[in-house]
Amino acid sequence: MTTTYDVHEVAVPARAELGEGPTWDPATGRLIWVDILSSRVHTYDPASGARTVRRTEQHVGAAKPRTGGGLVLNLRDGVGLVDPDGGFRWLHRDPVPGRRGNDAAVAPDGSLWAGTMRYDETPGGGTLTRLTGDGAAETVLDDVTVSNGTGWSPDGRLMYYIDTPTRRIDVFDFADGRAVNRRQFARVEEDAGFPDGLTVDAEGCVWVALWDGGAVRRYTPAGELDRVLTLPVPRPTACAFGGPTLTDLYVTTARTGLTAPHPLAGSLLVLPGAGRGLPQPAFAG
Ligand SMILES: O=C1O[C@@H](CO)[C@H](O)[C@H]1O
Repeated sequence: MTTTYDVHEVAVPARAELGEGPTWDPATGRLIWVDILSSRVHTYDPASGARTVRRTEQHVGAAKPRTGGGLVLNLRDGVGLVDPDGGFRWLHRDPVPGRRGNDAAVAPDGSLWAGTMRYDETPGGGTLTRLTGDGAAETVLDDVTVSNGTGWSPDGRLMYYIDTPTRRIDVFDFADGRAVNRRQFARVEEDAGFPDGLTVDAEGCVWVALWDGGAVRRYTPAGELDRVLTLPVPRPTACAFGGPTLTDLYVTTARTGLTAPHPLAGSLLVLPGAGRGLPQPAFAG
């Protein structure tokens, strides 16, 4: 049985072109998110309402906290590091014409799993790469179209992954930094939109934002759909738990490609008390 909710609040009434990658940073008590096509990294402090916006030199697919402070950025031409004092250096520069960074996630071992895609979404033109703080980079998947949601089960033994146009949420066995035995976990049917970003909660359930689906879905660890949260925007892009108790679900949204006006498209939405998230590791580097 699926339960449908439509409770939500507007955390930040932004007009992001392509809001993505919500990430709670417990070190600062802020939610980090990006506007990919506007080359901006946003932060939002729910306790005070304070917001910051930082311009990046290139389109930025994701921004994640680093141990010791600062950010790791999945940019157009590769992965870069922003130091706590604001300095920037490349960790892994790998420019490919027509390709950009997209979603990324930090694994339980502190490595960054960074996805790419082509601007024209050429089938198989993207990648998923594992990076460590010493700059080592291993291409894990090299036939991806739109590398998107990536997350791990509470025990770290499963990795969930989305290549959006496949309409699948896949699952891998995960150990020692390696993802093997890829198989389908769930599939989004044709009229429900496309799976985009994902997060895993403390019960091991997988929450998936549905691009063109106007909703976030929750799947049980067995891959059964058990909750649908309807949203007032057609293009939610990603979701993550945040707040001091990790119980508020933050949802990024997009305006890009919309023809009809949607007053909340591009805003950062929040669903208070939607569930209980997992602490997300910072990038060890
Ligand atoms: O995350 C993303 O989803 C796509 C649309 O499928 C969007 O362009 C990309 O950043």
